[in-house]
Amino acid sequence: MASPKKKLQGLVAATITPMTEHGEINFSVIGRYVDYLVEEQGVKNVFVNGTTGEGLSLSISERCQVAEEWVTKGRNKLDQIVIHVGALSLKESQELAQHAAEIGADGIAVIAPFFLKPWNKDVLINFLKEVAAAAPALPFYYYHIPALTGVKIRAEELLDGIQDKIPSFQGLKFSDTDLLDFGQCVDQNRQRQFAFLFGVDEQLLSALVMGATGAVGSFVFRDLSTLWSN
Ligand SMILES: CC(=O)N[C@@H]([C@@H](O)[C@H](O)[C@H](O)CO)[C@@H](O)CC(=O)C(=O)O
Repeated sequence: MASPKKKLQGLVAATITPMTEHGEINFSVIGRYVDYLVEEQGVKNVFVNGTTGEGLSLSISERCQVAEEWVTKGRNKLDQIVIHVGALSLKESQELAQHAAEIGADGIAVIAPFFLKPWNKDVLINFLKEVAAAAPALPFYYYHIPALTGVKIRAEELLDGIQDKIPSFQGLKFSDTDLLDFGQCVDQNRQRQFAFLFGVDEQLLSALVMGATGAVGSFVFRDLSTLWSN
């Protein structure tokens, strides 16, 4: 079973993908971006190619190159680099997951397929399971973002028994305003060491009260990082 060097917690920066004015990825920025996060914001975990990084608008090759650059530039500076590998095509998602493992990323995250959507929990779990199996040694996080995927399967339902199907499952990135669902996820999994990462910055304080172990966000950095500093 995959087990992260240490549990993913605290602030996780959802990184943007820097572009040039000609629409090419500006790789030269990523090294400085790492230093900015670590030195100026005190943030040592990143979530790459997610919503903020516009991963789904990049080509597979671009996603791989961005992931590689973060892993290379983040080595010995960042604690954990999680790569979002969700895609509509299962094969592409598996390819990205394998690539993340090969380059030495610390974890992968996957959203639900959002065009032809999974119509129930089992269909969604089967998709996630196939992706996770492509990188079985990497901690796996489900990225729940129903407002963008249109997949409304409650996270609490999805988590029920998930490690039986996905042994590398390590946590949830919850980007939804349904705090009842979030609270039930936390409550019903108290015996497990899952990471509960909240993804709606505006509700983070409420989510912390309910048991969030961290946050993946694009706006909150320095001011809130002290919350996890003790
Ligand atoms: C949809 C979206 O971009 N959500 C942001 C939030 O930080 C969001 O910008 C913030 O709550 C403001 O609405 C993060 O959760 C994004 C994120 O984790 C990601 O880039 O994958």
